[in-house]
Amino acid sequence: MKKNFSTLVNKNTITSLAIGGFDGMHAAHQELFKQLDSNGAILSIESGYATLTPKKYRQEYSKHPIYYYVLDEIKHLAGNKFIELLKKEYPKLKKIVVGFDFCFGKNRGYCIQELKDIFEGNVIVIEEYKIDNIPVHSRTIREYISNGDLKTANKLLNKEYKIYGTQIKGQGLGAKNFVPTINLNVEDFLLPQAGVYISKTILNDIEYNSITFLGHRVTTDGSYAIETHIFDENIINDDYEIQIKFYEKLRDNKKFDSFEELKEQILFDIKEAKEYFINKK
Ligand SMILES: Cc1cc2nc3c(=O)[nH]c(=O)nc-3n(C[C@H](O)[C@H](O)[C@H](O)COP(=O)(O)O)c2cc1C
Ligand SMILES: Nc1ncnc2c1ncn2[C@@H]1O[C@H](COP(=O)(O)OP(=O)(O)O)[C@@H](O)[C@H]1O
Repeated sequence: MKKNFSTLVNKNTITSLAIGGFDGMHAAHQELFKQLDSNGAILSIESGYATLTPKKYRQEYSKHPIYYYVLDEIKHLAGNKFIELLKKEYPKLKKIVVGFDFCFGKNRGYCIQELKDIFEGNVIVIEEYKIDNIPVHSRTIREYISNGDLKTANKLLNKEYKIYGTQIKGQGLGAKNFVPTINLNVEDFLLPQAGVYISKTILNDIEYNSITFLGHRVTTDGSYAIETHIFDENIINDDYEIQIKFYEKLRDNKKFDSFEELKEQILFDIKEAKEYFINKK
């Protein structure tokens, strides 16, 4: 995880700000960031519901420092008070970048026109950004991920959806009888729909091709699991933090009549995922 470096950058140097929630740091957010100059920063207003890029993981997706404000602490402010706050905190602020639907202040009563009226500097407004005619928004991306359509979600994110987790103990069946898996505990991130996904797994900064299962192990003990199998490697993981990047869903979770049948299916899944990476090159 890239450490947040906003604490290292003096707010007195900031000349431009992009303002919003920024969960996902998706393709439309990146369009806003393009308008920032080299002394630009991101002002992220935290509602507490970010599940695509929870706060502590967000800095990884921008070279601009991110400053966080808690929505509950600023939402009561009248428009001019919010701008006053910005001017006080960022005395050199000359430019504000927002999207077409940006509103702020008490009852979200202040939008683009009010921002232009109150702020004496330059206000840049980005029109609704779409990819393949789909408007790019965090909530839309969350829906695609929840429905297992990682291909579309990734297109809108302009990167592969990535979650962070820590290793936990599994049943020990996989390693003994067949494909070894790393079992993960994941907090804060939205999890894709249950099923089997083509993925990459990052351990100690090394990226491996992998396959990841999420769901209730309906064939064995029935408990919910997130398990990743790295191809052709004998991994003894000692890294605390594990990252999984999702590419595409291969199939739904399924109950098999025997462990043997599940094993056969998993070998087929692995073959398919390997082919995906070969064809991708
Ligand atoms: C690629 C892959 C696909 C899987 N698919 C299913 C499935 O469709 N249904 C199911 O009940 N369990 C599925 N599992 C979970 C297995 O039940 C689990 O890996 C096995 O029980 C070993 O668990 P352990 O690693 O905790 O020992 C899958 C696991 C992997 C790695
Ligand atoms: N598709 C888009 N096109 C243009 N601007 C956008 C788009 N999505 C978000 N923005 C802008 O980016 C900033 C962050 O918005 P936020 O509400 O976090 O995004 P989202 O709509 O994805 O939840 C705001 O200024 C918002 O107006």
